[in-house]
Amino acid sequence: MTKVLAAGDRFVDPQLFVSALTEQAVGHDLSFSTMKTGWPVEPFGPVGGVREASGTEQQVLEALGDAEILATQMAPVTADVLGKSPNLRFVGVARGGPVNVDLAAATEAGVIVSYTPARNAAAAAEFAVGLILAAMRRIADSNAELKNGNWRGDYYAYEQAGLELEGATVGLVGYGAIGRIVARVLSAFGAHVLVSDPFVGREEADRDGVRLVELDDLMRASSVVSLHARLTPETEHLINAANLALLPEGAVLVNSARGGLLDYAPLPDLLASGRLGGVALDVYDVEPPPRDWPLFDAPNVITTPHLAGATRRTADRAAAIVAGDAALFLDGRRPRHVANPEVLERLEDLSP
Ligand SMILES: NC(=O)C1=CN([C@@H]2O[C@H](COP(=O)(O)OP(=O)(O)OC[C@H]3O[C@@H](n4cnc5c(N)ncnc54)[C@H](O)[C@@H]3O)[C@@H](O)[C@H]2O)C=CC1
Ligand SMILES: O=C(O)C(=O)COP(=O)(O)O
Repeated sequence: MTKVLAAGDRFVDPQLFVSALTEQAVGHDLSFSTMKTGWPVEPFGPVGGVREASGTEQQVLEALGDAEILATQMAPVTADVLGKSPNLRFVGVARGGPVNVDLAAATEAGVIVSYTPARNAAAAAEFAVGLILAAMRRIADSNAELKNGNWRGDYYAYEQAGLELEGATVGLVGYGAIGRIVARVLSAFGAHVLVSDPFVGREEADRDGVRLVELDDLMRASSVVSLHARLTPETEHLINAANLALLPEGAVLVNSARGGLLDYAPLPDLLASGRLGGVALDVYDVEPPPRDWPLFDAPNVITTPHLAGATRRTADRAAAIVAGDAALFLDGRRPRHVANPEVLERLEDLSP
């Protein structure tokens, strides 16, 4: 009998993990316990040195007991949790990066950590394109105003009129799983796509029909900029007052990646002066932002509550990928999406 803790949170219900593992771990006798945490998510930690965790170490330890497998999206898997859970052997994280796991400590403890790259790429890319269109054409603002009885005729005025994607130059900061889908969709609209990503080669960009440029050049040339990089110590405040000042007059800025990538402080003045024509945000430096956040009252600002990745398909895929890797682990085979492959070398029973 293998004990499994299915730890759900605001997005992936524990039952999804239970169903997916039951379906995929054929021939294994599993016993499940479940826990569910929700908000608040600690965005930048430190919960025991890990990021974006939901729930406490104490909650996780109590629920984990002597389980061998943990399936989770956001439980904090810290050095302390790992140190106090000698039976734990496999952690499946339903995330694009296992930021809520102390990977070095897991490797040290011989615990395999798997994750789910691109599980939500289509969902997040489609949402980003929606935000881009909504900000370029004032779809959200005009909707809210009309519901308040305000038929804004001045939106037809030349100075206020919207931007088009066809023929526009759009800059994507980060060209990973999500950025690539956004680029394809925007290219289909007839936009010229510029990309800034230090880990992407020119050959790859040429093949995809996008132009790889330095960040400052992207900011100078783009009437729309959308962020799709991961948040790391190197990318914190990657977009800031200095490079926002390079944007063409009236540019639109979209952040559906991570709040920490963008310094929000200069945005109200840039919107008031018209240097920025619109801003669309799904993520924030503090989530949720306070009620008196200045950007809530700024013109043409669209705000959604960290929803970009949240489709049913994302949750189903996340659970299925975690379960698939857990099933491979149970069969003594190599899981497909391992974040700490060095640990596999030490586990003799996992055939290559
Ligand atoms: N709002 C939401 O609900 C969601 C947000 N996200 C966020 O979207 C972002 C993108 O996710 P994925 O495409 O899945 O990640 P990914 O890991 O596939 O791609 C991230 C890209 O960022 C690039 N990058 C690293 N340093 C950079 C720098 N200095 N400048 C420009 N690019 C840099 C990497 O080379 C990589 O290509 C992440 O921040 C993720 O957390 C993802 C899904 C849902
Ligand atoms: O699930 C969410 O809310 C996300 O923002 C996903 O981001 P991730 O790819 O897990 O870093």
